[in-house]
Amino acid sequence: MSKQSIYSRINSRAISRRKKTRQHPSSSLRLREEALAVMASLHALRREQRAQGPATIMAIGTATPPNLYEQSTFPDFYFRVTNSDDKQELKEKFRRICNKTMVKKRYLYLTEEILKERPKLCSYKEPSFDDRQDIVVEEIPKLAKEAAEKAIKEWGRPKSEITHLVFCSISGIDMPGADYRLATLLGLPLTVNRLMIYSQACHMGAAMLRIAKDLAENNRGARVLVVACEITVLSFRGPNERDFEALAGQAGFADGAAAVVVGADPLERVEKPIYEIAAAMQETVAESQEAVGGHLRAFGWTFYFLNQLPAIISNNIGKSLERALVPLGVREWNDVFWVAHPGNWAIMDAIEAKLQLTPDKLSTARHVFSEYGNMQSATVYFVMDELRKRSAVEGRSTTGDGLQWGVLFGFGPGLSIETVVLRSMPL
Ligand SMILES: CC(C)(COP(=O)(O)OP(=O)(O)OC[C@H]1O[C@@H](n2cnc3c(N)ncnc32)[C@H](O)[C@@H]1OP(=O)(O)O)[C@@H](O)C(=O)NCCC(=O)NCCSC(=O)/C=C/c1ccc(O)cc1
Repeated sequence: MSKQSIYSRINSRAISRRKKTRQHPSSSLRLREEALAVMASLHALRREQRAQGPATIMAIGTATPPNLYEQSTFPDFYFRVTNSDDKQELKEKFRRICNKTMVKKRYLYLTEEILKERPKLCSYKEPSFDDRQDIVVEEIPKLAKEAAEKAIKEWGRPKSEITHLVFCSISGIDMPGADYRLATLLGLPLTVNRLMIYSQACHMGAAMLRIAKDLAENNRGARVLVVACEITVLSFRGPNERDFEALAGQAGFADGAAAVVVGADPLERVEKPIYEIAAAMQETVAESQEAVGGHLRAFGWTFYFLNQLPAIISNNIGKSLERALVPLGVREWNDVFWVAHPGNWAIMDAIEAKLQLTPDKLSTARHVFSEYGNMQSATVYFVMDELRKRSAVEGRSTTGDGLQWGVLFGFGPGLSIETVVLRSMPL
C-alpha cells in the first residue's frame, strides 16, 4: 500500500471518530479509544514503511586505475619522478620500508607523464592544492563509476531502481559533490537519495555498511548503492629525510574503488544475497586520536601514525568482538570468518597474535593487501569480494569459508573501530 493511502486512511478514521465524539462529547473513554486507534494506525504505518528482513549485500564491484606499480621497482620510480635521485641513502631506506609493507603491487592514477605536467606534486611541501584538486574532483567519480557499474550489473536490476547512494572518498571536496557527479555519470534517477562523506579514511568501508543497513531496513524496498573511491593524489609528494610517516604513506597507500548494493527482502530469482548484515557498530578508542590521522594542507593530505598502532588496535578489538558476537552465542573468534581492513602487515600480525587466530582467518586480507596495497575505505570490499570468490572456488558450503557468521572490521582515525557482523549465504 502507498504511504499516501495509509495517511489518508488514518486521517479519515480520525475525522469520522471526531464526528462521532462530537455526538457524544462527554465520553473520555471514547477519546482514549480514538487515541489508541490512531496510535495503532501509526504503528501500522511504521511497520509498512520498514523492511521485514535484514539488510543484505547483493552485489560487489571493484575497479583500479590502469597503471600498475610493482613494489620492487617503485622506489626507483618514486625517487626519479620526484627528482630525488641525489638522496641515495633515503632511497635505500625507502626501499627497506617498501619491503616491510609486504605489498607486492599497487595501482595508482598518477603516471610520470601526469607528474611532468604538474611538477608541484613532486615537491615535498610546495602549495599545490589546486593542481591536486583539479585531478581528484574529475577522476574520483570516474573510477567510482567503473566499480558501481560492475556492482549494478551483478545486482541484475535496472539503475533506475537504485533508491539511495552513499559515497565516500577521503579527497575531492566540491559542490555539488562527487555523489552528484557519480549519480550523473551513472544516470541514476533524479529521485535518488544521496549522501557524500569526505575526509574520513580506512574505517569508512565498514561504516558505510552500517549506514546502508539502517537505510535498507528502515525504508521498505530501498536499494542502496554504496561506493568507496580513493585516489591518493592529495597525499603523493616528494621524500624528506625528517618525515618518516610521509614515506610510510608513499610506500603503502594505493588507489582503488569498490561498490556494493545493499537492500532487504531480496526479490526471489532476481537478487542473489551474498551476505546478510546482522549488526553494525562503531567504537572510538579513548584518547587515541594521535594513533593515526592526517591534516589537509595547501600541499595536500598529511599522514601521521604511531608505531604503537598495531598494539592499540589489537588491545581494543576484543571488546568490539564481544559486543558484536556474544549476543549470537559466539565466543570463539576462530569460529567466524574474517573480513578485516588490512591497515598494514604489523596490524594483522598483532591481531592474529592477541586473539590467537589461525593464519587462515586473515589470509584473504593479507592477500588483498599484498596485491593492491592500502586503498583505504575501498580495501575491505576487495577483501569481501575475494572471500566470497575464494569460498566458491574452493567448494565451501557458504560465502564465508563454509562458516555461518563472520566479522568485517574497519580501523581508522579516531581511533575508530567499525564492526559489522555478517551472515554468509549457502553456495
Ligand atoms: C611498513 C612500515 C612503514 C614500517 O614497518 P615497521 O614494522 O615499523 O618496520 P621497521 O620497524 O623495521 O622499520 C623500517 C624502517 O623504518 C624506520 N622507522 C620505523 N618507525 C620509525 C619512526 N617512527 N620514525 C622514523 N623511522 C622509523 C626504522 O628505523 C627502519 O629504518 P631502517 O633501520 O633505516 O631500515 C609500517 O610502520 C607501516 O606500514 N606504517 C603505516 C601505518 C599504516 O599504514 N596505517 C594505516 C592505517 S589506515 C588509516 O587509518 C589511514 C589514515 C589516513 C590518514 C591520512 C591520510 O592522508 C591517509 C590515510
